[in-house]
Amino acid sequence: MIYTLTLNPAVDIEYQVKSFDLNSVTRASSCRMDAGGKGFNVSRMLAQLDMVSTAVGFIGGHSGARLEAALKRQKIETNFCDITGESRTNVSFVREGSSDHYKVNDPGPEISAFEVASLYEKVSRLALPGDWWILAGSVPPGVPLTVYAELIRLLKQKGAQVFLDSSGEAFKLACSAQPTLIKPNLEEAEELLGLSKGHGLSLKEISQKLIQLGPEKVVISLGKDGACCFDGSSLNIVKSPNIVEKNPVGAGDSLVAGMVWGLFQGDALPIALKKGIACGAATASIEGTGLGTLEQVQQLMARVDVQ
Ligand SMILES: Nc1ncnc2c1ncn2[C@@H]1O[C@H](COP(=O)(O)OP(=O)(O)OP(=O)(O)O)[C@@H](O)[C@H]1O
Ligand SMILES: O=P(O)(O)OC[C@@]1(O)O[C@H](CO)[C@@H](O)[C@@H]1O
Repeated sequence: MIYTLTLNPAVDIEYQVKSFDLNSVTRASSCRMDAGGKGFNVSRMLAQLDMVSTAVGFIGGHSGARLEAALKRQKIETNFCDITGESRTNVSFVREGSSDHYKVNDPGPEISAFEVASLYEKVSRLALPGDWWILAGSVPPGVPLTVYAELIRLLKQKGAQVFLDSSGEAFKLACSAQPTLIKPNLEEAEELLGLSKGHGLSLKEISQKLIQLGPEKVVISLGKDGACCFDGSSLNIVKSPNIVEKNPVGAGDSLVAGMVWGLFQGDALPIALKKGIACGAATASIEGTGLGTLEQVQQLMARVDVQ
């Protein structure tokens, strides 16, 4: 079974605007809503690939109900911890005809100690050997920053595989719990390692340093340039195909979904990354946090080369 865990889901609103003007009223030409938060996006992309997954996480209020309904419409199974707070809304403004955007992420609702305890209890009850768990996104207020580290230890004890994509201190603490795989983008990788600008390290050296933090394998995404994967000994760089970029938000989550698609079928890491790259490129070519289709992904896969 594949589970995605989103501690901080979000209704993603995207407004298309002609220009970004300060101190004046901007009238949007269109608006769209997507059921976002990194783990939910992974479940949505897996559904595009005809893969069944269960979305787990904290959900609350009217926004939470909206998110749950949107996931159910896409035939995604859900198993949530209800919270008293309201799930957040994140807003993007995109300049018409381009991929230039301004994105504001809400910190998310306050989660109580009781709600945190109910999450641990749920994960412990669900996890079985051989399951894949994708833990993704920020940690909302009230949840200890050790949450991912503790969940990874629990999941690994149960014999599950863990794919982690987060940010900041929670990400760093979680690496020491030895997740199966992590996927920072290059900026997040540099932040995890405390590297300053102009450090001059190669992708292999950065990957080696990341492995020293604890994860078994590492993927670093590089936006339009593709991504690299490192299994502790060999590094593969996979270039992304050229596309017309509409909105890259969520491309990283699609890359994760594409990799899980491959790994779940027994692909070697570089082949799974090839599938991930095609999914990321497909999603970057679509507006909002809209996701690529299976047909687009298959067409793009033919244009991806593993080096
Ligand atoms: N403009 C683009 N052209 C082609 N491929 C792209 C483009 N943008 C993203 N991708 C694909 O999507 C993958 C993930 O993108 P990126 O590195 O931007 O992830 P990210 O920073 O985690 O994104 P996010 O957090 O917004 O989901 C890349 O490795 C690449 O394969
Ligand atoms: O605030 P976080 O949890 O780091 O990121 C949340 C978010 O920006 O990530 C997704 C794109 O990757 C969006 O659906 C969502 O708005």
